Amino acid sequence: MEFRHKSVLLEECMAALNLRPGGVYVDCTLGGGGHSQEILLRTGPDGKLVAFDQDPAAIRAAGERLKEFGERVTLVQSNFVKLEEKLQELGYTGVDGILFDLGVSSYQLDTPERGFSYQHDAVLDMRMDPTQPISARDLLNEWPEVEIARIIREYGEERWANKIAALIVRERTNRPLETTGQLVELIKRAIPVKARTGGPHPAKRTFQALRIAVNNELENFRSALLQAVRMLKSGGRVAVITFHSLEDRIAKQTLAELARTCVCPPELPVCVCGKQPEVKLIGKAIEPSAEEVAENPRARSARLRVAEKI
Ligand SMILES: C[S@@+](CC[C@H](N)C(=O)[O-])C[C@H]1O[C@@H](n2cnc3c(N)ncnc32)[C@H](O)[C@@H]1O
Repeated sequence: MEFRHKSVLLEECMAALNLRPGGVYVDCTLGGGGHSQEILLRTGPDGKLVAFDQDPAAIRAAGERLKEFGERVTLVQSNFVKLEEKLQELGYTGVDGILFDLGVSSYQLDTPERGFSYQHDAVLDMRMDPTQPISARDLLNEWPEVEIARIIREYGEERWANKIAALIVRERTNRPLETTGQLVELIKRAIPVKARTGGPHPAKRTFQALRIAVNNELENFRSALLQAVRMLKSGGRVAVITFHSLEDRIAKQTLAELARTCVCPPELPVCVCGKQPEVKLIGKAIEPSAEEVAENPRARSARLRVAEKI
């Protein structure tokens, strides 16, 4: 299958990163390599790019696409939760810009055997890194009902989470849950017809929740964003594209916290905390234009947040 992924908010990201010729940039989410390629094209013959992806298929395909840039590119097959460690191993103490384009690529979604999509009947996998020990199948067949319900409620913001978890657990006592099709059927049974007509696909929230849990997405992103800010040179930019409210909240709150000055209670006459802001926020969240959404529906929920290291 051809690796296809249309990069979201491409021009906006390039502007946000304030690219300069000869700079060092990091793409934490290489995917199909669209953003990476653009960074390389715009940073001249001396610009360098380090690109992370935990999915070997992305590294392979984007490696091919970026071959023409030779030694200007370093590909790192790793979770971006190891951002600081890996950059230091490569000898970098500071970089000029860092990009996160979170979530899964269209390629991952459209490859049935990866098990990310409720549109295909396939094995329940959902691991971005196929060597990671826990898949969606393990989680659904082994975790306690309360934990499954919590995941679906918190990460999917699904109001029928308890009912879905109860049906999952009842089903697995008869036969293990193996396929996305089996799960979709259970979700449909758990949600009353009235509540699941007219809106998005009834399995959308539960699938999002499981993917987040299987890949520990929120914790890893929070940690990596803090590491990214530590690794930026003064004046360097971090740009983050999120695709749902949970990710966006983490981006917004983490960057706002890093941008804050004194955190002393207002009743104290003088500052005793000495907190200095580490970043300044650059503008408000940027959303894709109507034209981009019309051309690429996946961009619909995207939000770009940007901050500059002080
Ligand atoms: C939305 S796609 C990126 C698309 C890319 N910007 C482009 O223009 O083609 C997200 C990619 O990030 C990878 N990814 C997501 N979370 C990751 C993590 N914690 N560590 C490393 N890679 C991750 C996924 O495997 C996927 O390939």
